[in-house]
Amino acid sequence: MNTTKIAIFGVGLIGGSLALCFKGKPGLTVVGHAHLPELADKYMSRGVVDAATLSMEEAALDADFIFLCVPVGMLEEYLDRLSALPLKKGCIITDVGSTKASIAQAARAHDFKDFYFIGGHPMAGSERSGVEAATPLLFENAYYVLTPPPGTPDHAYDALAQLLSYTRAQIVKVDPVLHDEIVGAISHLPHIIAVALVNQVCDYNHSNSLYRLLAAGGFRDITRIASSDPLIWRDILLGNKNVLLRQLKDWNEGIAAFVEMLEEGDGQAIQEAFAKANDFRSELPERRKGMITPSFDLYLDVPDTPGIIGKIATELGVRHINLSNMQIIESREDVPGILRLSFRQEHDLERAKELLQSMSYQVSQ
Ligand SMILES: NC(=O)C1=CN([C@@H]2O[C@H](COP(=O)(O)OP(=O)(O)OC[C@H]3O[C@@H](n4cnc5c(N)ncnc54)[C@H](O)[C@@H]3O)[C@@H](O)[C@H]2O)C=CC1
Ligand SMILES: O=C(O)C(=O)Cc1ccc(O)cc1
Repeated sequence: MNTTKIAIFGVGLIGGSLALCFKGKPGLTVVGHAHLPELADKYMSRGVVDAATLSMEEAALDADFIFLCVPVGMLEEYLDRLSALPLKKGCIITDVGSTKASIAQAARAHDFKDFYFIGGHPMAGSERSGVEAATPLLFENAYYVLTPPPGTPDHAYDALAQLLSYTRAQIVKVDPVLHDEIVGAISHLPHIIAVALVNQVCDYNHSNSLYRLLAAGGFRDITRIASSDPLIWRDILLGNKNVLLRQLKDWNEGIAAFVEMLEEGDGQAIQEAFAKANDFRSELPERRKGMITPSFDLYLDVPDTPGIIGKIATELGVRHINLSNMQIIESREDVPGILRLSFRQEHDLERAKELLQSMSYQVSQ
């Protein structure tokens, strides 16, 4: 039987999640390329790909689709190296980078004859990284941007869109430059702000460690994205430098306006600023997964008994309630531990809450 070969370069959070969406589907074979031998072993032992190789040539040979899922700063180099290989005629190369203008420009500089480059960006992810964090549910109900260069034949675009239907994301076509403007404002700028805010509190904490203690809860939640991978985000910010420099200037103006309102004690202006934000936020789509994915957390008092965590995970697992993370927040011998259970979907949280309450656990949100 003829199979469709999908090669994934960089089987991390995003590459691994895509691999899991495709693996095992009729007629598809997924091959992962690893740049280090231990990673190839890991991809196989975790069952994320059908085969893993350290050879770029072997991964790309006869591939129908090639996904570049490496840090943004390496995309151009991977594209250059691949385009020098004997690729299958009609092969579609795509990437998942969080910025789109520079890779689109790099692709334009190539004279691809027998294959196509169509940029892509799944607009969902998390602060976690690596293949350990990969899940086939990551893109469900999210947007997936494609940036086909002018002149891309319909059959190539349609073939990629059709394959991506396994992600259960909604495909949207966007111009790469416009993509970087919008994503700069709704994702890259918030990541910068979250990091700056956490670091500001970290500096205050040097004078009094109560800052860290009391920052639990709300502060921790709104700054989740500050825990994102430093290397991945170094590349994203540098890759969208000009847009971000402009948007940071606008940000500074917004902050300066708040400074002025406070200095002048202008309560009316403060109220108006909150009302404006409130109005716009209420118009944001609620149901679709956005770029910054919420996580739904439950807190559970658990006695410090061996095996308790495994028991809870098993009870959830047998009922197919999908956990995205599990963490013991505090565990001293004299107090019960607090277990945080995180879910990606609200209905998983609701089902878990019902189950755990029926098992007489103390549960809070
Ligand atoms: N993290 C997120 O939530 C999202 C990330 N993206 C994009 O996806 C791409 C991959 O990001 P993630 O999957 O989050 O990162 P990750 O760190 O989980 O995966 C990166 C992959 O690239 C591989 N790699 C190959 N050569 C490398 C090298 N020299 N140095 C470092 N890694 C190398 C790593 O082994 C790993 O498999 C990036 O371009 C990022 O902008 C897109 C959407 C969401
Ligand atoms: O952690 C989060 O929720 C994110 O912000 C995920 C994310 C990160 C990078 C992207 O290009 C798209 C989505």
